[in-house]
Amino acid sequence: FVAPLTPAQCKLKVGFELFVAAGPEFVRQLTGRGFDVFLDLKFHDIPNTVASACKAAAGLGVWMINVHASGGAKMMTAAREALQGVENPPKLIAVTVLTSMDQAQLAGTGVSAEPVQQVQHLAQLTASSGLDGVVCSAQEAAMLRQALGEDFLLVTPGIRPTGSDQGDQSRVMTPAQAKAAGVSYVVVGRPITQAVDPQAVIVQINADLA
Ligand SMILES: O=c1ccn([C@@H]2O[C@H](COP(=O)(O)O)[C@@H](O)[C@H]2O)c(=O)[nH]1
Repeated sequence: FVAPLTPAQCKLKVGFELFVAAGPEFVRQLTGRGFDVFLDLKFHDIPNTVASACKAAAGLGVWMINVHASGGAKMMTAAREALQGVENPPKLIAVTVLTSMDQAQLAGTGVSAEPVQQVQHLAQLTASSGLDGVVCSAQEAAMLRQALGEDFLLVTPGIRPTGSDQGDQSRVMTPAQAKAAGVSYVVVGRPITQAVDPQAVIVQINADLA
């Protein structure tokens, strides 16, 4: 899948399905080919464990790593501090509310706030913990851009080019809508990986974004 791609076309995200199957050596191969790799392992544990995991992830030479903001300020601060002194540290961001979740699913976890309110709350907590940005849906991007400024990274899954299957995602936008809303990066999985011609989809998305 990766062979025909170039680092100029896209960054690559390695989630835990691939990481569990292929391991850190595969990540090293991708960085060795010059790709910026987002290691999307969404750490969520006690502060000491998450800090150690972040430091180990940084050792793979990846571009970006993430934790869950719902792990709390102490956990996020420990993660940030673990990267101090690391040469070329990865960007450290936090997942707010998974883009697959709607109001009903969020309520099912015991959170009575609307997704947009909970995203805002967790993004503020992430910013005050000194992280570089958040994972959110593009639907929340304009609100967060205004509240947290131009430098705060907004990384947005739940991106669906017009006509593509929504699948299990709830809070979705097209690439062009996401860009207009002020996102930093779009994350696109199945619309590319399950396409008959993945390269063509990447080219089209890049054209839409340009
Ligand atoms: O809130 C989140 C956080 C992470 N993801 C991840 O992004 C991709 C999206 O894949 P699609 O196939 O485009 O739906 C996937 O790896 C998720 O684990 C997310 O979707 N939402």
